[in-house]
Amino acid sequence: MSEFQTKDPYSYFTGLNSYHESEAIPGTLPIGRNSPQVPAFGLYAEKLSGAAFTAPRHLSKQTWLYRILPSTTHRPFEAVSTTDSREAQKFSTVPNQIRWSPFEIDTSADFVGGLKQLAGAGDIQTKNGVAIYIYSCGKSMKETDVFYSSDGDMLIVPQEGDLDVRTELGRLYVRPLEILVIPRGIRYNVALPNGNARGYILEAFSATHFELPELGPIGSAGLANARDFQIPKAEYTDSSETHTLINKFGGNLFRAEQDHSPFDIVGWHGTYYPFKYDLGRYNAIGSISYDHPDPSIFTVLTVPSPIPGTAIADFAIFAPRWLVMEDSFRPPYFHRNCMGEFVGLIKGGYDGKLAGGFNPGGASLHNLMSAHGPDVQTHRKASEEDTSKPQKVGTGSMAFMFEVSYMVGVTEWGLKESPVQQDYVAHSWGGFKKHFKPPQA
Ligand SMILES: O=C(O)Cc1cc(O)ccc1O
Ligand SMILES: [Fe+2]
Repeated sequence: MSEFQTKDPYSYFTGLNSYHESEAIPGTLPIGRNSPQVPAFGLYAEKLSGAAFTAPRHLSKQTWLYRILPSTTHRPFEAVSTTDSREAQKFSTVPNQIRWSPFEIDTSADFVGGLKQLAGAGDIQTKNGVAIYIYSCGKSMKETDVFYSSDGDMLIVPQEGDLDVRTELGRLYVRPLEILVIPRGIRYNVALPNGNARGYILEAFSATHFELPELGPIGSAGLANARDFQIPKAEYTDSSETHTLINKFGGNLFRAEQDHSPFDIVGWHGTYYPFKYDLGRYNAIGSISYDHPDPSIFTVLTVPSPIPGTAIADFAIFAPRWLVMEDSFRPPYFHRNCMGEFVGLIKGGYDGKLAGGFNPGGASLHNLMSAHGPDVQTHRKASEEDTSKPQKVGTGSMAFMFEVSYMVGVTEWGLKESPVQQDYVAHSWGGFKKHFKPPQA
């Protein structure tokens, strides 16, 4: 049985890609137009574009906001001096298989201060690339600090600790085993209701967004269902307190002050919004005859590229599921991939790594064409087990993969200051022996 998250302090709209509209005060949204000469209740109308104005309808992402003051009303941005690798965007591109032990939690940091770039590829300015971050923090953001990224859409995968996220469009409460997507430009504050938090983030710089994959012959339902995605409802504060916008722009942080709350949207309508999803609702589909299907069958969200069937990045999960394939090697196969594979573990274990070393809060990276697969122990067990019987794997576990079509570079923080396991390759694959016996003539 799947485990669902049932308790939530907030209520949501449901349905990814639906047109949603929300009013904290009835009568906020104009009828029959978007930008009336004078909006209701003395509000200002402002448009938030997440796609080109001329994008085809099914790709268009636009939201109209009705707010107490326009977003324009702020003081100039100033660069924040940081010492971490965000500024440099200098990556080591190395073919070695890398595995990290659980990343240390920076309990003195808040969500923004504890955001560290681990890996990435491409270029923010041309909207072509991705970044992979580890976030770790022990403090809530100041209520008057508000973060947003101009660089891309962020998929946030909590591993430890709940996040109480207040966005411009409303509030979302996100726990480990749930994911959150905050599209480019949407402003938010992260509070930590139950202490320390850690997780993984994939940021996509592309003009395309995190979308549900096509289902093809699977049919009209399965994998992540649109209905299970939750979208916040409008909630506003009317305040003249000084707030600080913290903007990630071109990989660097900038700050600007304003004497009003950015959380002043009384109503909104459109298709560009943040959303969350409970991974426990995932409908895993697999082989009911033979062989191990490719992990694309476990895609939750995909960031499409212009090349048909080729994503810029996929987010796939290895959720609890039954394996029934007969006369088959059931765990992940040995392989070399034209994609970069970043795998993280939210909870429990992973069926391809029985020998240990892959732990919740840690990660691995298998870059383009870097050989990887089951470790010796997994291989032995799977070669000997009785495949006439169904087998439940992943009970109490949740692993995930960011599969990225770029050559993934690792930051200095990722290679030098993070818990890289020196013995990963030898530990996992060093013990394979030859069993080759050609037939005697
Ligand atoms: O390498 C990995 O751990 C991810 C993975 C899982 C799987 O089931 C098949 C291929 C694959 O790359
Ligand atoms: Fe793989």
